[in-house]
Amino acid sequence: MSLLTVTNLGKSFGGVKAVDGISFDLHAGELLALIGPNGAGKSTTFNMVNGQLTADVGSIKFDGKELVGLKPREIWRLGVGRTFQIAETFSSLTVVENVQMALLSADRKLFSMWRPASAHKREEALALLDQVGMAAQADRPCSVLAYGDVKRVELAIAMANKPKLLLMDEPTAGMAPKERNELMALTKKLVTERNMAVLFTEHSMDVVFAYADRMIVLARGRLIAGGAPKDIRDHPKVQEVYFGTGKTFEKEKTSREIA
Ligand SMILES: Nc1ncnc2c1ncn2[C@@H]1O[C@H](COP(=O)(O)OP(=O)(O)OP(=O)(O)O)[C@@H](O)[C@H]1O
Repeated sequence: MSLLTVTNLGKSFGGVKAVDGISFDLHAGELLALIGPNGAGKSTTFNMVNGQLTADVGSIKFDGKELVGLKPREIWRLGVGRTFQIAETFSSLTVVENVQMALLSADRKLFSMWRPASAHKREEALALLDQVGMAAQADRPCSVLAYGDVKRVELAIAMANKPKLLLMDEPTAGMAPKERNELMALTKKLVTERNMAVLFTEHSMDVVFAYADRMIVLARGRLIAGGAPKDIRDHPKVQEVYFGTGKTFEKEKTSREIA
């Protein structure tokens, strides 16, 4: 059974149909990439799923519940997580303190209860950091971490609420190829271990072809293709709309080649 079922979803801004009646589904344990050229409607779709935008028409069923009309916080509570960039204000806290904060929030405790020296949930936070390979750096301030390591901590923070679906908006933006590969390999591991679903947008085709189980392609608000990466690669509509005439996808690279 699908974890997420999107049906005939639409959203306009003024006269622009940013998303124009799209339907797709997503299963537990699956990494689904949402791709398309600039202005295709990816962010608008994403923001309707997480509740930041309200759909004009259509339905978003998550685990049997309708999400359209719910507030972002309510959607998060149901188990739809997002990766957030660690805010400037929290970068002076240590790695483990950041994850402890996220665990407090997941337990519906207020930040005002937080004491920096608190041992609250430290063990649980360390276990999450272990899953993302960051336990050894638990007591370092986030501000001194390498960019790729910050991304790992952001993943651990997103895991604190035990999401069934994780939304990742351009997770590898600004990363070098090796870091990208490591982050997506880690994401894939979490998807498998937790039977979690991931919906991600991505501009790097290397990442999409190496890691997505399935992909859907938007162009001008419409879903023009969906399927396994190998099927999308040669899809004439995708070639035409996404890359312009004459351009083709690069030859598929394996994870090892990217690394
Ligand atoms: N808040 C808004 N007000 C008006 N128009 C908007 C708004 N948000 C998006 N649009 C328009 O809707 C269309 C889809 O935009 P969207 O940001 O969803 O595309 P995208 O695929 O995420 O693009 P990109 O890859 O450039 O981020 C575009 O034509 C855009 O200009």
